Amino acid sequence: MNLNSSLRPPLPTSYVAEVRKTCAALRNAQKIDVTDAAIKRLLFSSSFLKSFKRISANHGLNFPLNFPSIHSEINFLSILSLLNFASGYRVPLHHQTGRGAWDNIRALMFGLYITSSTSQGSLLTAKGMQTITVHQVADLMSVNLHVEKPHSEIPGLIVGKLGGPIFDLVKLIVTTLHETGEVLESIGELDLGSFVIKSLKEGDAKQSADPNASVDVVLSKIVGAFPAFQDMAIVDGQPVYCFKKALFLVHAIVIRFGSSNKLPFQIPDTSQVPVFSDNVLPSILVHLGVIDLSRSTAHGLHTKFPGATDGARLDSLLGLPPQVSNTPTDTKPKIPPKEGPILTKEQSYILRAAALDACERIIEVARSLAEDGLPMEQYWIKNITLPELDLWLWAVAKDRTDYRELERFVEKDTVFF
Ligand SMILES: Nc1nc2c(c(CN[C@H]3C=C[C@H](O)[C@@H]3O)cn2[C@@H]2O[C@H](COP(=O)(O)O)[C@@H](O)[C@H]2O)c(=O)[nH]1
Repeated sequence: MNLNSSLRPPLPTSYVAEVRKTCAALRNAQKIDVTDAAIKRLLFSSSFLKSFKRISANHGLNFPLNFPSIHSEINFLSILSLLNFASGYRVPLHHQTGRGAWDNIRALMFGLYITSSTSQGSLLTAKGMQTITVHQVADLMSVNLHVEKPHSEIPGLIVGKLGGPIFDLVKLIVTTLHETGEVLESIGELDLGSFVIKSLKEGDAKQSADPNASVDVVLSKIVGAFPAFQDMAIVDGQPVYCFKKALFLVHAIVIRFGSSNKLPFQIPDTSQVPVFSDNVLPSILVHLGVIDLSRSTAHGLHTKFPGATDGARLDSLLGLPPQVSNTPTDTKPKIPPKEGPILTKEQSYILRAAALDACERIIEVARSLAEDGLPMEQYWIKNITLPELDLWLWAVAKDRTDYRELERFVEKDTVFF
């Protein structure tokens, strides 16, 4: 796993505030520009205005599974969030399964859940997680772990050998499950859901006027305990904290249980948490002209998205979606996406930090819009929230054919996004 301790800062003392502060500082230090003009160009674009409400309301976290208890559903959402990575394997996954990272992880979770409810022991407990094998995960994901290689001694003979990117990904998934299961067992927890419920209860006890106070408690518990949630680094001597999967976990629980009174304790308010910064958010913000990399030469980021500053291309992306042809989508051959720039760990932390901070700035600009300068039907822009903006950016990237073709950057070998 990519967790070289010499490149990692200490855990923060105040989570949400330090995520915001370190991401803003890194964006500035790396000369990545996000101007008010570029933000307003996005907010008032036809693309944003026409699709924001529809797309940001459709969260897709209602699973068609019959959970026997709230505990069971929270456990499911927690392990789903633990495994909410694999973006670096999007293209090979598309080649093999026709689906991207998120849909493959969802399929794996379905498989783990269904196998657990029909077999003896549950794979979703601390003990079960430690027993999972590479072949089990590959079966549940319906992926092939072999690559074809010429036989070492017999010329002309091709043999299948374990290897290739999908094998690497499956190993990362298995290591993450084993390691998390071991930690849970060592602290006497039955499963990840039990741990998360206890953390939420502790968060409830710390509710205060600051909406992020209880989020901080939950994050400190989850991130503090499990290496696979310790999404942080040091870049050019500066600490940077993203915690994408832990923030996503808390928000997923809020989406599912926030408006019901099913839980015997209060869950945090996530309306002001930082966005869940992965590879999609920064890439889309670059393509939509909000993140400007042209001065960011220290790590060569200015060369990574050629064409992103082309005016005609930007106009077209910010306009309405292109007319779709009448051919039904399921009869069209599915073309796998093209791989985007492959980045180092440092480069990807810089871009993820820039996206996280850019989203903070987008919300600030939206809030500061003068009401009398807006037509009434656009007042809603002033009230958009960070998690809604996250969902819009993430989901619009799949909503339009021209956005689906936009390259997302790739970092292999990470369990954080
Ligand atoms: N920022 C942000 N990143 C997100 C999500 C989600 C899941 N979204 C659904 C769940 C709840 C929401 O309400 C959505 O319905 C996945 N990812 C990331 O994308 C990566 C790329 O995946 P793909 O394009 O498939 O290959 C994946 O490794 C994962 O790191 C999100 O919501 N926000």
